[in-house]
Amino acid sequence: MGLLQLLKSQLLCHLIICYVFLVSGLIINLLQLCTLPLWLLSKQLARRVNIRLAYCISSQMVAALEWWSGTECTLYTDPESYPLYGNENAIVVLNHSYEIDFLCGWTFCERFGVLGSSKVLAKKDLAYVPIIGWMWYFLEIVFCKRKWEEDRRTVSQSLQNLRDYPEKYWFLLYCEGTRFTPKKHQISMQVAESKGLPKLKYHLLPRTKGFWVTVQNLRGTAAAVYDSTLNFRNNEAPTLLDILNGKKYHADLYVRRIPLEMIPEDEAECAAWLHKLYQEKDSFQEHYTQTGCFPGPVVSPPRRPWTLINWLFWCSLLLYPLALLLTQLISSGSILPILASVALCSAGSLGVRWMIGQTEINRGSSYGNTKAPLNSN
Ligand SMILES: CCCCC/C=C\C/C=C\CCCCCCCC(=O)SCCNC(=O)CCNC(=O)[C@H](O)C(C)(C)COP(=O)(O)OP(=O)(O)OC[C@H]1O[C@@H](n2cnc3c(N)ncnc32)[C@H](O)[C@@H]1OP(=O)(O)O
Ligand SMILES: CCCCCCCCCCCCCCCCCC(=O)OC[C@@H](O)COP(=O)(O)O
Repeated sequence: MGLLQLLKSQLLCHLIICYVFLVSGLIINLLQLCTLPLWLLSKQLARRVNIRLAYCISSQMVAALEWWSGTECTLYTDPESYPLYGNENAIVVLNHSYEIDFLCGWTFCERFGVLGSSKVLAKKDLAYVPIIGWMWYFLEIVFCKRKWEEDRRTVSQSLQNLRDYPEKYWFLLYCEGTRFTPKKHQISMQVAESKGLPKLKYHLLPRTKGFWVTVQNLRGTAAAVYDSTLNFRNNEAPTLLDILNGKKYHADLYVRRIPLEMIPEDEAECAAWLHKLYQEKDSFQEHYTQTGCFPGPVVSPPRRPWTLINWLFWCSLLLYPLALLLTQLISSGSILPILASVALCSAGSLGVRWMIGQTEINRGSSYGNTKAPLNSN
């Protein structure tokens, strides 16, 4: 292990990174709260301000992936579609098998200039995660309870609100609805069988309602669906803690651009279309497993310096007062403030560990562990 690698694995470095993320995140959440009156005066200006504030948070995590861990990202895509990425609104359909797939998604958003504005159909529980969840509230992220009877109206309404969004965005949809586990796979293949659908090897059976409602509500606003399939080289399954430890990985992403007009409007036809898409995605994964690459030409958009600049800015802003405080604390020698500071640090560390836990598959929900009733409307 090299010296730099050893340094990256030290607890002290992790504590410093988490301190900067936590304090800067809370400052930004507070600034977002201050934009509330602006929404009444100029909604579009408030949205633009919030996009930039959100960038300050999410780009720190992207910087950790790109600059701290040095993870490389390769894009396989059609060169004719490439110039359109980042210059149009799009619905992104991504496989959901990895703990850091959302972070890889963010990295590609960053490289195409849509990181601050990008959206997702996320489970409601994530809205309560401090910093990220609170930031999403101001970004008009669409939340669902994964109960169609309740989601039908709220999801449509939230999607309608995005029709006049002032900046280009990608809307991420994990149609599998939950992360891949062997048990969830087994159950979902039983559902596939009962519906007479071909079995999938690498994906859960997609839930079609969210996709249909998204396509219908964003028709005329989003230009295309980006069918995206992510894999890591050498069968690796990185975690957020691995990234914090500075381990380097190589992500491969295969993206196909499908114009929105090609997607059927009728709900049943749209559902059938999505099932076919997942059968194709499964075959791309099979190709990757067999050959170690995706079909098609490779384009690797370079990492940009902005995530690192933003991170260094927050580090320099927040580490100096911390150093001052620590020196004063130690030189004062009084035991009570020292104990209070240790307690505060421990609470902060536990809080961040809990947030990291939200990304861990073995702490995931039980959604998909049982069969929901067939043809529930
Ligand atoms: C590469 C570039 C990347 C760009 C990235 C861009 C932006 C990034 C931005 C942010 C990044 C942050 C990421 C945060 C990640 C958070 C993600 C999540 O929270 S995922 C979970 C939430 N999302 C979803 O669930 C979306 C998919 N779900 C749906 O669409 C659902 O339909 C629903 C709308 C949520 C409704 O849920 P419900 O459970 O009520 O589903 P259904 O009505 O669909 O279920 C009944 C239906 O399913 C069949 N069924 C039953 N059991 C199963 C089973 N085990 N598996 C599969 N299917 C099952 C059942 O027969 C019914 O079928 P039918 O519809 O035919 O009647
Ligand atoms: C600068 C770096 C600092 C790192 C330290 C701090 C990191 C704190 C990170 C908190 C991140 C919280 C974002 C949560 C995103 C989780 C995405 C996700 O994958 O959600 C799962 C759902 O899709 C499905 O849930 P399940 O049904 O599988 O259950």
